[in-house]
Amino acid sequence: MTSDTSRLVLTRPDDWHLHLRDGAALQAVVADSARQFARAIVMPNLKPPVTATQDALAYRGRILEALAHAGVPEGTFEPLMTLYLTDNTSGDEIRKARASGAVHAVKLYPAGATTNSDAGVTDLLGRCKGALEALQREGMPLLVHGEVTDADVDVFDREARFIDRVMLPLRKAFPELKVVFEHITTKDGAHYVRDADGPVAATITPQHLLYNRNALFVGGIRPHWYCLPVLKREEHRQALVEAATSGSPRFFLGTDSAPHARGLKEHACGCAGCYTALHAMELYATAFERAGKLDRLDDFASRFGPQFYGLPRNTGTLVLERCATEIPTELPFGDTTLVPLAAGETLDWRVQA
Ligand SMILES: NC(=O)N[C@@H](CC(=O)O)C(=O)O
Ligand SMILES: [Zn+2]
Ligand SMILES: [Zn+2]
Repeated sequence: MTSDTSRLVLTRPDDWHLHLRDGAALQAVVADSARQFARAIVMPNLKPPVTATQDALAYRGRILEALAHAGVPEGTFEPLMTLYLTDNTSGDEIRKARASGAVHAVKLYPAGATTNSDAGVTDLLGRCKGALEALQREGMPLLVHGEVTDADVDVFDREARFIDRVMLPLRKAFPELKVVFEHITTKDGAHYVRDADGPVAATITPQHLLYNRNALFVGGIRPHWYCLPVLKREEHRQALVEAATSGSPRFFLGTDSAPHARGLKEHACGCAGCYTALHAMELYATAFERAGKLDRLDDFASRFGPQFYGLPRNTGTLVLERCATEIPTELPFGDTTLVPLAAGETLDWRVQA
């Protein structure tokens, strides 16, 4: 990376946690990711979820079609597909996924933890042994939404409890399994990943680096800052910034960009998810600059992710210019609209076209 005060030249980055949705929503958002990222790990929580290799391949085909339709040149953006783990996922399905060459990971959603997780796992070590053994053998990462869902656990403690109740027993039973603790939000998560034995890593979103939970309540309830796991207190945000900028290869970029129609966010029971694909690198640059660690952004965004997944690093570049950039207040989203994170605010950086 080269940097002066006005320009940052990065290796072309990848997004290791992305929701692209399907149909008109997919068409509306896919070019935003392709503008910045060379590859993305595409989450499988569609309705119905992507549970089989053949479904993942069909979904990949729809993403490539949407890219072509949006005028993105072929070969610019590679969707890396995932399967949604269920109580019934077999070891054979994992082997088939690996052999396809298109599926790169399997996602654990504890049942009921987040958007479209109803078909998720009810008892990981009880029900998914065959799949976990196959993942460990194939060297394919298990990606986890790391929150317990028990109604008696406080919503702000769900990630910390997940470490004790799921992560530790999982790592003990499958010590060689590659695990990515997705979108970590707490000091507990960051320190666990920093110190754990074996192949463990974590993705960190821009919103969890930039905001603490106060952002949810500035002058009233702010649904566009609501995602899961929910924003935490300032000490946790600081621990995440420290992890992301530490130079540890265990922490890398995953936006968790999760578009929901405006009307479903501004609702009596609003959906969880922040839309950040539009301006992800600008948001990350803002967070790294505030920490005085812009020189660490390249490794976080472009180097540590492919290293963990066993994929080559990209060869192209992405240029960020220092330039006041106003975030649009809304974007087209099929027959409705979408509000990006921090809509209407001004950022100091802009991705060069
Ligand atoms: N992060 C979110 O708040 N929402 C995601 C699901 C997820 O990643 O948990 C979504 O699909 O909308
Ligand atoms: Zn999640
Ligand atoms: Zn997500």
